[in-house]
Amino acid sequence: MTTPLIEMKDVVKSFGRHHILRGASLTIEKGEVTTVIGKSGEGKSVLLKHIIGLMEPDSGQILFEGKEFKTMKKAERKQLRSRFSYVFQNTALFDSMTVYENVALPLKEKGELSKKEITERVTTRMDQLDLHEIGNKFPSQLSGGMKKRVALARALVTNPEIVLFDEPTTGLDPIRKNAVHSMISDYQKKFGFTAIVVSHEIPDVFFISQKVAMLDEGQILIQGAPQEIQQSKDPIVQGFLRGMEANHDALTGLGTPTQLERRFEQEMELQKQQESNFSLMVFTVENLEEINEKVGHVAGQTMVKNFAAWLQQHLRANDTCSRYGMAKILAVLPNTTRKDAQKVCSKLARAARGEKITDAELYPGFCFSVSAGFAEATDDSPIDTVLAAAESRENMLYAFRITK
Ligand SMILES: Nc1ncnc2c1ncn2[C@@H]1O[C@H](COP(=O)(O)OP(=O)(O)OP(=O)(O)O)[C@@H](O)[C@H]1O
Repeated sequence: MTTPLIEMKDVVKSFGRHHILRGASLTIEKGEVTTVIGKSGEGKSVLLKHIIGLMEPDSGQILFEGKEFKTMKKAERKQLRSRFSYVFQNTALFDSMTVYENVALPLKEKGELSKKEITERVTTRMDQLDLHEIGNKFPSQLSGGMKKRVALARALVTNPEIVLFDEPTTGLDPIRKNAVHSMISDYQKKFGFTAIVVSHEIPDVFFISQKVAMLDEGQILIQGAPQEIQQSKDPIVQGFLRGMEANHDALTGLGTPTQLERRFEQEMELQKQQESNFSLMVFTVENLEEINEKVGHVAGQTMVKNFAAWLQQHLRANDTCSRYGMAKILAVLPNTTRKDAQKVCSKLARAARGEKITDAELYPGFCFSVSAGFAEATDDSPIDTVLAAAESRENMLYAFRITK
């Protein structure tokens, strides 16, 4: 087994008689997005501050690549800190500085690069984050989403290996929330950093995380892949998730993954009792990353939202539709064999031709590409198995290519 990038072992932290962390243990793997969830006031920000070295534990250990922070010399700690970056809840941009100056600040503070090198680095990052046109503006002239993007550019300008995001979507509307999530996910892939995110956005944040950890009563109650957390039988985990999850997906107005899974199980029961057939259909926006890159994350999320609305209108009344990932929508089709599902799919593809489903037509030479797959649920197979079948090559149709 390889040594984790960061390991918290039995970390205890109290403020006076207020016991916040009571033996928290968490493992962060390199190159992954780990999201920390938990009730308000549980100590998630305190946990982040321990990771970045802004707070020291009363007891317990924090290890970086196997070495304990406490035992490091001053220079070593400083060097380690320079590998980190932190995106605060409120973006914390300096109002008296332009966007360019805000982004350049961490490099100037470090004092390692020449003026020319700083200009080059800042210009590149701003181009990559689509900020080049607003370099001379001041934060007060920007929208909330743009400010987040500037904060992200500032956090990434030093080429950090580890980026901590403390509730990065607070106060944003659903499209911008999802835009920030897709931004974190895309840039994480592009720049390869390790991300640690604190968030209340459930289930949205599960779509971008490789690992989710839940802080409860000062301890990490559970950590694992998002699906493991969602499928956990632990009543505290289930209670928390149910309490956090809205009745519908905020971006698309469709159902939530949990609702879809429940519907799947109900249909499976019916299938056993009445020998009825049902199918699963999956729609994936294949080029969402490209869309994000070319026309921006807000435009990308707006297209997903519009496509979902179109789909909802065109599916049958009994079909249950839910967002199931950043670029994925899943539908349970009751009383539907594989052959029927194929027909539904082809019909949808025909209906899509020539319709203004998204704003894609606003962008010349632009393509909004959705693949659709289908599979019949059989023999008590779990949803993941049926989904994998629906996503397999032989069941996949590149159904919608909306190009203008
Ligand atoms: N420096 C400090 N001194 C004293 N108490 C503190 C300090 N920092 C945090 N706390 C307390 O620790 C508790 C946990 O705070 P923290 O901000 O980590 O919670 P959280 O889980 O991030 O909450 P939220 O989700 O609402 O942001 C709070 O009761 C807070 O008042």
